[in-house]
Amino acid sequence: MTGPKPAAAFSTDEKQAVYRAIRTRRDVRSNFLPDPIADDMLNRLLLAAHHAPSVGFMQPWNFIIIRSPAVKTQIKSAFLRANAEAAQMFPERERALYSKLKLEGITEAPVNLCITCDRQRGGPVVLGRTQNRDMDLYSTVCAVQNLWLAARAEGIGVGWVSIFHDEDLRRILSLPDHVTPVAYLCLGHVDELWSEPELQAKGWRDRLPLQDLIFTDGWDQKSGDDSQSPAEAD
Ligand SMILES: Cc1cc2c(cc1C)N(C[C@H](O)[C@H](O)[C@H](O)COP(=O)(O)O)c1[nH]c(=O)[nH]c(=O)c1N2
Repeated sequence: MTGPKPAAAFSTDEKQAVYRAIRTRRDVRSNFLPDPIADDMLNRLLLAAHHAPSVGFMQPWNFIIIRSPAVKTQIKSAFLRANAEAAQMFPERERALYSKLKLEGITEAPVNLCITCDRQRGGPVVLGRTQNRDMDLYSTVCAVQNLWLAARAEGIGVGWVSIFHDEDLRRILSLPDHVTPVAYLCLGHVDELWSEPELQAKGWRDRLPLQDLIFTDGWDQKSGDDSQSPAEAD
């Protein structure tokens, strides 16, 4: 049936499940179990990704499923190269902690998944992308997040690895020029997850207070009667 349907709010249990998936989703870099991901499970995750919103309904994504140990080994080498460079970019104080962080699970995760964006999929003019060319990239990120949340519900851990030179990913995965690698993900069953972001647990950075991030009617405008920026209060 096509056409609008009633948009009733979810039941309390359903709402709790959605918020639980959002709150307890984690970026997973270690403790992947070696068990394979069944095809029907992987298909459900890809279908969740494929139901993401996209600019002009462009659906610019592709899903490159990587199970080959040889390909994973090449990807891991690309990561190691990039990560060694990255470590040098942090001030000495942070570098020691950075070097101790585990930031990928490429070879341990049974499935790696590269989600790409085909920048030409909708043709030269795409509804909603006429002035803002990067909307196709943002759409692809929506697909990543759908998959990440569905994976949480299924008990599958997902880790996003971005410490690469794009050209390495392009070469190893034979991507054509008009296709951008948006997310390189490591997927596998997990039996435990951090209860807070691992980076927070390990002292790298804390979650910011939400209230500090909310402005009303313009940048840096606080809502309410007592709204004064620190400069005005002085
Ligand atoms: C675009 C992008 C890119 C990366 C990440 C995320 C995103 C959105 N994250 C994961 C990131 O560190 C993590 O999401 C935050 O620390 C918050 O933790 P939770 O995701 O809530 O567990 C990430 N983690 C990691 O270990 N290596 C990486 O290269 C990246 N890259």
